[in-house]
Amino acid sequence: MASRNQNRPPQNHSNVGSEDIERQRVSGRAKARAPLTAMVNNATAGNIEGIDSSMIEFTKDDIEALLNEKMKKGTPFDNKKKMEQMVDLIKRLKLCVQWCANKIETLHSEVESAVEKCSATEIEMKNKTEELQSDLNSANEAYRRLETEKSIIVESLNDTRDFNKELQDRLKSLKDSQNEAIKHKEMFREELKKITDDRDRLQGKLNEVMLEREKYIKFKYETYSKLDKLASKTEALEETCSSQKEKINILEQKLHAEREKLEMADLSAMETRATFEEQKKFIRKLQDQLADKEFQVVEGEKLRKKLHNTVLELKGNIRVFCRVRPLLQDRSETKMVVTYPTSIEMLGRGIELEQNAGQKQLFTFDKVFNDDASQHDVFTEISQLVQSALDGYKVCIFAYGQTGSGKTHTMMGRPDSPDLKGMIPLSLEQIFQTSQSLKHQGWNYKMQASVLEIYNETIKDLLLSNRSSGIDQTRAENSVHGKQYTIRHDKNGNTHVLDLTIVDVCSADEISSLLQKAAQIRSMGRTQMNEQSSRSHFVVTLRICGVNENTEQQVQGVLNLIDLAGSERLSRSGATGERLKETQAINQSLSCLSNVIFALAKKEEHVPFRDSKLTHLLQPCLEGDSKTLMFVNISPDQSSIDESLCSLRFASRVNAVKLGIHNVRPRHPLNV
Ligand SMILES: Nc1ncnc2c1ncn2[C@@H]1O[C@H](COP(=O)(O)OP(=O)(O)OP(=O)(O)O)[C@@H](O)[C@H]1O
Repeated sequence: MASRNQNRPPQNHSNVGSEDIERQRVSGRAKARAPLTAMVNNATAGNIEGIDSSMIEFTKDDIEALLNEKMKKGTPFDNKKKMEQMVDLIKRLKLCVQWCANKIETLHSEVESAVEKCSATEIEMKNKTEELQSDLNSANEAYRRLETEKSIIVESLNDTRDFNKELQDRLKSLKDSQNEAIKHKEMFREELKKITDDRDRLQGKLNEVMLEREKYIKFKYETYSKLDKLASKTEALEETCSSQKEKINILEQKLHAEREKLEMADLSAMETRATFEEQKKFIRKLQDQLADKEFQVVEGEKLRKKLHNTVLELKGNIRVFCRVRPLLQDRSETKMVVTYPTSIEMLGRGIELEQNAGQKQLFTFDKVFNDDASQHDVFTEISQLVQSALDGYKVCIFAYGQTGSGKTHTMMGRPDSPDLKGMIPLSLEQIFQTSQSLKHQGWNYKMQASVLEIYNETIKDLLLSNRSSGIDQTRAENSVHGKQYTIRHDKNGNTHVLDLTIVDVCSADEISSLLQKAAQIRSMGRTQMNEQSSRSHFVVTLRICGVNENTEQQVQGVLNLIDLAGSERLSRSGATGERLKETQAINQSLSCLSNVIFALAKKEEHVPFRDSKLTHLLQPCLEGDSKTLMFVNISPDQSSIDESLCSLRFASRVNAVKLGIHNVRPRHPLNV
């Protein structure tokens, strides 16, 4: 029935698998049966108490057989034997109960260790462990119940042992106890079966849990490594994210600022556009005004020319300015015979010549310059006339007077000295300056210059040096060839001296250098009246051709600037021979000039222009709407009183002449 594993070492069930336990149990069952009774009997014979319950292995059949064991039949009153049998049974039952208790204890420890392992390994298995724990609790409960039952049985057995004498009663109670024990055995068997099933189930579950735990651990490690990678990636991403966020913040700030700027720019652009439109309107208005003004300027210029011309005509087309030079100390001039009336109507226009016995002779002219007058004072008075040449008129300015009276000083002066420049350089400078200032009105001027002298009724080209080389060569050429220059006037009233050098000039500097050269070549000679007397008429001609590209107006003016040779009474000059011939020629040509002027004044049919080279040359400038100005230069010294008187009388007669457009041919259509 039962087997004993006397020599088998105690099994540590916590380290043994369920298969090993089952194998041991089966092998134990195979060996059991017969020896159990003998062993118990032997123990009884000796002491059954000495048998170690842990050394015995009970099977289910052993327990059933023990519980179903019946009393052996013997002598009815052999109570002792019965008693012995009963004691033996009780002993074996006690052993069985002890074994069961041990078994339960072992199972309990196994379950506890399994629960401990489960609870210790994973928190995630808690739910399953709780289930297991509840199972274990129920098993514990059952165990506690069994413990209670066991203590009752033990108590009952103790009672039986204690109350041995009352055997009968006790037998009955023993039977009751037996029945009850049978009941308990059945219950125990059921419970045991239940516990075994639970144990197997728990074992299976434990295996599953272990597998799942391993899987879980593996998964956990994989997850942890993935988690670590993800964490590092997340960290890197977070860093990138935060730097990107900072960049985004900066960019957003910039964007905000740029948007503000854009808005400002839009506003300012709108303002600028509005201002631009206003400015455009304003410019258009200004352009219209400018066009009006330009038109007004052109019209005003036309009017100015017309008025200017009218004024000049009213003043007389031939005017006379008288200029008195100072006394010259180096010529021992001491007695001034010239005075100037101070009455309002005569102021600046009258001159008195004190003759013998205090008799004064009064002369009036368009202007009288006393010996204090500077070159610029004089030029101020003639500048308007010079302007007329730019307006397209023929203008002639000449100086008349006895030798040494200041003609050359007035006309040429000293071109290199700003304060002593004469009318010729000042007039030419003004012409060039004004022509430049008229450029903005559309005027373009072309200037041509020629310089000649008339000496002994012969024309000499003073710019010939430009074509050849030097001054001496020019003089030589002029005299050696004895060239006769022919004077021609075309139908437009322009004078042409054939073969005369004509130079295009673009600036005042250019023409002043030409003049200096020409003045050096001019024929000079010594007279009693003047150390360096000009023995020829010096004629500078500037032809002016102007075109206005805006209005297509054209003008052609001529400016003649003449320093005449000095008049001199033959008796006073003391000249003989060649000088005498010179003086006679000079006087002749001057007398021709006066004849022409007086013929024009008397409106005679025949005007003797051709009687001298000078009048022939100046013909277009003395007739028509041309403008002529004569300087009469006076020496104030008493020694020159007769010459001065002659000059003043001649000048007065000229001053009385009124040249007019009715005198000669009509104006050229190009002239305004
Ligand atoms: N307004 C003046 N102020 C100062 N000096 C003058 C003035 N006019 C003339 N003179 C001087 O008088 C002298 C004679 O002048 P200038 O040579 O000009 O006379 P002229 O009339 O040209 O003589 P000629 O007919 O003989 O050539 C010169 O020394 C000149 O400097």
